[in-house]
Amino acid sequence: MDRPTLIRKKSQHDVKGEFYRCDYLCDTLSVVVIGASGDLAKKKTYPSLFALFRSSYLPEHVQIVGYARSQKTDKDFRATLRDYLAAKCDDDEVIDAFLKKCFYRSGGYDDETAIEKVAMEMAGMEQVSGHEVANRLFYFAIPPSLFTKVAGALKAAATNHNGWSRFIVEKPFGSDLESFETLHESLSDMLEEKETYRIDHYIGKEAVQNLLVMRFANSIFEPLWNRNHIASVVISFKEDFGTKGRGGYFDKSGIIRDVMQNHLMQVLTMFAMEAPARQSGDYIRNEKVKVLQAIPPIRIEDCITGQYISDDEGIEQAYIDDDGVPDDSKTPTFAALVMYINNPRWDGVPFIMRAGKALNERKSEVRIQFKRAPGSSLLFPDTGNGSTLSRNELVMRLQPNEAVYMKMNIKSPGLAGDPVMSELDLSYKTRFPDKFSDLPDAYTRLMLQVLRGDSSAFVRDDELREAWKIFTPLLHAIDDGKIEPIKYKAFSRGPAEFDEMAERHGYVYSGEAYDWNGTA
Ligand SMILES: NC(=O)C1=CN([C@@H]2O[C@H](COP(=O)(O)OP(=O)(O)OC[C@H]3O[C@@H](n4cnc5c(N)ncnc54)[C@H](OP(=O)(O)O)[C@@H]3O)[C@@H](O)[C@H]2O)C=CC1
Ligand SMILES: O=C1O[C@H](COP(=O)(O)O)[C@@H](O)[C@H](O)[C@H]1O
Repeated sequence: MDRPTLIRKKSQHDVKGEFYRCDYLCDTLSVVVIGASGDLAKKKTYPSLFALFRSSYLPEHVQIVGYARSQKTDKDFRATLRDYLAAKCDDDEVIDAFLKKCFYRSGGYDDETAIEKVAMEMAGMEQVSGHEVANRLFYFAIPPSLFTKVAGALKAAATNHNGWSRFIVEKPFGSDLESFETLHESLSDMLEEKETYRIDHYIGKEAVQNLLVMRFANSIFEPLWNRNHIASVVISFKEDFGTKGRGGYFDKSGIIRDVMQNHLMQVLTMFAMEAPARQSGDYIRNEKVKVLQAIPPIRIEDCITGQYISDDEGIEQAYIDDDGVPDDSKTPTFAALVMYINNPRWDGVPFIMRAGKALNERKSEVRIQFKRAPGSSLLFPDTGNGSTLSRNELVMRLQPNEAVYMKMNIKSPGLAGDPVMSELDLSYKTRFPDKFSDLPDAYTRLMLQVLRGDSSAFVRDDELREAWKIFTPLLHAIDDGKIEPIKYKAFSRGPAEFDEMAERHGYVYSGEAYDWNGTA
């Protein structure tokens, strides 16, 4: 259908003449949030829709229908949402205007009659708008075990109208290769790949999106971004809190399924892929899949796992004392593993991935360590006073306090000539003070992309299949109890064995040689 392309008018979020194609703004939009009474919907889905509403990224004619099993009136539901929205905005008028667009209907997840009723009501609201085209966005904020039931019941509601239908689905997409294939097969009978948007919120993070620009918009990095110059890449995810009552859910997955196979693999592929021909559509995803295809399954001997016990003060209880966790659980709350990408660019470079809960700090980063400067040991010999050259590192801190910094050797200022480690530092907080406090949440960014029909930042079925192939043998070995988790104290750096592992794979810790005097 030929429709005019609307170029959005400038709003507070448009700076320096950034104009976006937002043709959906000319039409009516119905959003259906399935599982609206749940945690994700309240904490992420609705606040993100609200953020889009506030900055005029939702059409004037929009209705947002929450659907879940629990009985609630529109009034009750809006009152619950208000608390979450008020945390983001202190303007009651704006909150009221948004809440007027929100409705709540209850029913079972496979109750076709109840869903049909919602569809008819939606059609009525769409007609009132007088627009010819009405688009529908369905957000599955429910466990994957319900995906197929809901998709089946929704199909008629989703297709019987004049406009597009898009479906956002949340992880986990299976728990191994086989369960992924089963879920995918049953879901793909009902939803086409091009209308399915599998969300991985890590792709929507500011600093992850920046990877593409950093790498491909700066000519200084490309010559270095390969096995000739890079000694190792460490991708870290650290959280300074435990499972906090989510132990029952977490125990069935463990840290590898929870964040590594999905979020951190997305970071790895964005980091390692070849340049895509374009930024949109399938170009990026094609390149990501090629990286995954070049990674052999992770070997048991290339992995260590850990599980936290209480800290000395007893502030954080042991993982096994969390609700729903069996006393003899061997589920890892920490894991570190090494992967290799067998292609010409990365052959032989260890990609060390590490993730853990209840560690000493909250931090996610990509740390690239470069090889020693050739010939440098003769030019700058160890003078015996601690002035050995440190390796260059480029660190991309994803969170908190997004930053990119390059650790490098310079002459120590003054009369002495010893090299000293310093940094080239791009801290978002200092460089972009106006924008820093208002950076859009990953979910907001991704939802906007769905509205624009840009699937490039969503996970394609073949990406998932390849990622599961890499992790499944290891996960089965862990499930079968073949890897004993090493106990580590809550709020520590995790098992000391990780440092030995990183060192074995060529990571050289510069230790006390680097002293940063800023505030992170
Ligand atoms: N723009 C900014 O905000 C900047 C901030 N800084 C700050 O300066 C500080 C130092 O920076 P940086 O050098 O990047 O980070 P660190 O010195 O904290 O860590 C360097 C690397 O060594 C690892 N490591 C830490 N202790 C050991 C150990 N005992 N044995 C082996 N490996 C170890 C770290 O792992 P692990 O994570 O496990 O500790 C990390 O991978 C940080 O707090 C950083 O945030 C620096 C530059 C710019
Ligand atoms: O998907 C998940 O991610 C969060 C971490 O997300 P972040 O944006 O706060 O880094 C993690 O805590 C959770 O266990 C996992 O399921």
